[in-house]
Amino acid sequence: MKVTSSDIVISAVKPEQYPDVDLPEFALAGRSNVGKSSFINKMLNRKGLARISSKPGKTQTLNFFLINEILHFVDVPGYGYAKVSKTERAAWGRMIETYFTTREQLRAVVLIVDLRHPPTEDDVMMYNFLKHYEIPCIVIATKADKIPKGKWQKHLKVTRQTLNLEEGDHMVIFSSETGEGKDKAWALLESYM
Ligand SMILES: Nc1nc2c(ncn2[C@@H]2O[C@H](COP(=O)(O)OP(=O)(O)OP(=O)(O)O)[C@@H](O)[C@H]2O)c(=O)[nH]1
Ligand SMILES: [Mg+2]
Repeated sequence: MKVTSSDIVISAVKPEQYPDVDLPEFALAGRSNVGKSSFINKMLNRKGLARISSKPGKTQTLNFFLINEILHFVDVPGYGYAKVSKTERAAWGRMIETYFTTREQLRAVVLIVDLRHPPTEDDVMMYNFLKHYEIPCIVIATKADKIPKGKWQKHLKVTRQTLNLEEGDHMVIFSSETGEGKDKAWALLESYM
């Protein structure tokens, strides 16, 4: 997809705030600091549209981005950040669960994992959650620029096995630094529109 326009529409915490339009929507999921917001910026060729940070916990709300006036990306707060109180974690859980299980416009979830390391328990839980609700899932293994190309396939295999990836679920090696995997990721997203 050639992105010609992209803008933040709203930062939402509850369903009444979700944009009330029937456009295909793709939401991000993944550990805190794994690179969800960076993925959005790379896909949209925008440097600072989705706010990123080297510290985990940057994204706190469901941030809706309108792209080419025809689809939405939704940036989602990450999971697995230790320095979060029980109360905050529970509130996060409710916000995410409500969104993922009720949003009819949601076409697929882009699950971002770190290609360098095996997926965490939380990653596996998120993947199984999506399977349970029959939400299509596109796995993006990011930060590929941080390991030598010769090791990519080996790491990809570990990712596939740890998640116990189902037949038909796609995985793409990605880098928000170099743009590796960007065209492939767009082609997959477009196949769900
Ligand atoms: N080298 C490299 N760094 C990356 C890549 N993607 C993200 N980063 C860095 O990782 C850090 C976290 O990126 P974010 O995009 O803010 O991560 P996030 O998943 O949105 O984090 P939360 O909003 O806290 O859940 C930043 O310092 C990014 O520059 C990548 O592909 N390669
Ligand atoms: Mg973020």
